[in-house]
Amino acid sequence: MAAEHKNAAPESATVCDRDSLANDSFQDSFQTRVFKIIVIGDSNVGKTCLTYRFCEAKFLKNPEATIGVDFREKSLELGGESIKLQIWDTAGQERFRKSMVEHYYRSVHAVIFVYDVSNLASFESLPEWIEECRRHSVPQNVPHILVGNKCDLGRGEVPTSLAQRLADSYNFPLFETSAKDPAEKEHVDAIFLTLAHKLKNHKPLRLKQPSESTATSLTSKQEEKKLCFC
Ligand SMILES: Nc1nc2c(ncn2[C@@H]2O[C@H](COP(=O)(O)OP(=O)(O)OP(=O)(O)O)[C@@H](O)[C@H]2O)c(=O)[nH]1
Repeated sequence: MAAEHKNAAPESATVCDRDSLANDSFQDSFQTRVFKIIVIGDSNVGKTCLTYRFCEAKFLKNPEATIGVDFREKSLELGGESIKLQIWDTAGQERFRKSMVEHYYRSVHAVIFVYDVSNLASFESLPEWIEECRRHSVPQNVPHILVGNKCDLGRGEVPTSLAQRLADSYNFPLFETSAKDPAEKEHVDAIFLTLAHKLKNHKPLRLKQPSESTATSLTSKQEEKKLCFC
């Protein structure tokens, strides 16, 4: 991704475990709920460009390979409630992600798997990404979706019927889109809004605000400092 956005820490700082929030209904009533969404898939499939298209409404020209993770946030008003999506754009290259993998999956609220419709290998990798997610004990009720990106290049390598079969076999919704094509902007938005609606109807599963920090929590900045990104 573009250098100026690289590894910027999210403004909502404290990552908290789900169970400690279960009885926090009084504070829930006046706080913005924050949902962590991770974007996973092979290198070069367009994870950075998709998240940038949603958060900044632009196509990011000349992205650099993501190292570790890049954070972006988007606040939404849904049915009279403000929620915040904290999007973790993860590195596709093994050497840039290996020390971060545990952190990607910790307390995640939704997972987006991305492949490139013009690159069959990126589609064939999906079962491995899904398996990695399962190995990290992401609960079954966490929403997962499949996104075929780069539709502006044609779907020759990965026809919709093939992608739909895979999506059905996992019971994941499938979206095909393009981060590059401005005409697809609303479609990209729809992917994230679909998730936002699902998450909103979920009981909190949220990240705490800094003022609520607990002994067991770890801020993303602290987390970052402890990590080697390559
Ligand atoms: N034609 C086309 N190119 C795209 C699209 N989305 C991204 N790209 C290009 O694909 C390349 C990789 O994009 P990134 O968004 O950096 O891919 P990534 O999956 O984040 O890659 P890693 O950070 O290495 O994991 C760049 O050259 C982008 O310009 C798209 O929708 N259509």
